[in-house]
Amino acid sequence: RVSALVLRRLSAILMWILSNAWFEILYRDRESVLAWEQGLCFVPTSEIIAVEETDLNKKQRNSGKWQKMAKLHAFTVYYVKKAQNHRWRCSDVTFWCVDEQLCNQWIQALKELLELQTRPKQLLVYINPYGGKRQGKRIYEQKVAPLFSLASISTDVFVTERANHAKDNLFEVNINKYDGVVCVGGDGMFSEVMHGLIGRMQKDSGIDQNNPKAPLVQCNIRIGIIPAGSTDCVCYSTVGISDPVTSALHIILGDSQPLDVSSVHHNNTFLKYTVSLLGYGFYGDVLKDSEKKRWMGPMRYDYSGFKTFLSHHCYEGTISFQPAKHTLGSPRDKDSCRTGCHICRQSEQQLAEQRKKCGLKHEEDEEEWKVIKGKFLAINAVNMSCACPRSPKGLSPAAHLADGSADLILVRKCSRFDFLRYLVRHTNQDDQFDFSFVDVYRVKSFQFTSKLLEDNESDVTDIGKKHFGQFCRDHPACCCNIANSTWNCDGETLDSSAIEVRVHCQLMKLFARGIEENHKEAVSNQSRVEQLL
Ligand SMILES: Nc1ncnc2c1ncn2[C@@H]1O[C@H](COP(=O)(O)OP(=O)(O)OP(=O)(O)O)[C@@H](O)[C@H]1O
Ligand SMILES: CCCCCCCCCCCCC/C=C/[C@@H](O)[C@H](CO)NC(C)=O
Ligand SMILES: [Ca+2]
Repeated sequence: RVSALVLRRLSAILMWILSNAWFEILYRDRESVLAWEQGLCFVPTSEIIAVEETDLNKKQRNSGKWQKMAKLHAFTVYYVKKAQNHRWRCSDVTFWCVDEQLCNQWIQALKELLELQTRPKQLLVYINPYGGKRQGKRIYEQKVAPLFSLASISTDVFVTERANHAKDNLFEVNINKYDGVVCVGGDGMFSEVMHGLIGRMQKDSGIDQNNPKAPLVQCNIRIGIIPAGSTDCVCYSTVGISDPVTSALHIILGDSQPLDVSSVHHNNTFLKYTVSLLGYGFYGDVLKDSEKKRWMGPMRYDYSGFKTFLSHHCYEGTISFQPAKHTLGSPRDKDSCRTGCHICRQSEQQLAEQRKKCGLKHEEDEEEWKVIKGKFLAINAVNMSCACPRSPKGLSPAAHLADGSADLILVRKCSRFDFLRYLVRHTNQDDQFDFSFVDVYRVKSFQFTSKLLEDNESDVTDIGKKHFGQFCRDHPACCCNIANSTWNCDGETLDSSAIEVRVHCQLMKLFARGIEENHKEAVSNQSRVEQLL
């Protein structure tokens, strides 16, 4: 009897403490809504995923505890918890009290605040079941769909049955019904969805994509990437991690990140768009070889990378480019593009001013062209850093996501050992441009023609070169390949080696916010909060 009495007293004290805590939940402003002052727990509205009424009594009745207590009313707030390395998780906190009306008022107020956020409500989802390790469907069903449903997002889900299925479908669907398109797969799958959306947008606006100078119409429907591929470079470079849950949470919060897109043409014929790597020589050859080994999954790139490295082919050709003078940055900058980047913002302003001035009319571009002829082991043009799990800083660590420029990296003919040193620097902190055989330029457009094509186009017929087959006609012992390499365009091969490339500033948008800065600080603050709670 004594212990029952003590227990009842203790319960009463606990109730008193908790109901006091309840009143200390303060309703602040729109920016930061929940502040549990005593525990210093701040959850900005923009990071709340959902609010749900919680049947606490049922929970407690089932567990056999608290049976004699007054009826409790509770609600649960699901919010984004930021962990290390840009990883996000869904966390929750339950608030309760005895006053039902007060509880409902809170639920109502929080739901109203969530309504004020501009978040996607209806999404179109494409899943590539064969990308990467063939886990796309499982990843979506187990990790992403439950979060979308928690956030009350409705979805129309397509599992693709062939390559280009998603792209073709995007030309037919009623696109205005959706607040965004989600692709579950790798860079190739993202590229497909991007081509569908940009292509549809140009078609609907009567823009001819075959005209390399056509001013393209911006695509305002955002794309969300759920990484399930082999490299997942676009996801990693725009979010900071390849993690399906993190990406799903960025989509739910309605993040927006503009992205530069380059168009690739050959002889007034549109070939492709690219957002990450457009690579000739090494990365083109790696891709071409790896396509035959798709059955190996992501390992195919390591196998073909090693093989291509050993073959050490270089290619002769001419590169002409227009330097990007409009942007403040340089590829040798120490600072990288981060959330809210001032360089990308400045480009956005310039773009808006230009639109005001000329509308959709094309502005004649008189800027100078620089011409470089040579023998190259690799020509890499990147619109973003191209960071990925294999290369955490990427091929050009200071490249910007939305500044209207690309970094053109020319790796000239060098020894195998030097080329290995260059490749190793893709994976560590050392400066990969600090080599005499590597040049890097920030450009807004460029053209490339291989020597082979130049020779074929000229009237001089060099019969001798046919007999030399694979090797350089001037120095048969050197590694120069008479055959052309292929272009690796975001993981897809291009048929033509002679190309014309133009960067379109902020042509599309992703459900992302770029890579966040000072993450360590944010994480340590958060763990302090958790300790206090
Ligand atoms: N159902 C399908 N069957 C075969 N191929 C498909 C199908 N759906 C999409 N594809 C194609 O598969 C290609 C590769 O897919 P994805 O990019 O998802 O994976 P990955 O190549 O392994 O990854 P990464 O591009 O990151 O290296 C894409 O170009 C896409 O067009
Ligand atoms: C001996 C050390 C070798 C280190 C090699 C590091 C390789 C880093 C690879 C980075 C490639 C990033 C560019 C991304 C390109 C994607 O568009 C494409 C499609 O997913 N992926 C590839 C591998 O071409
Ligand atoms: Ca850029």
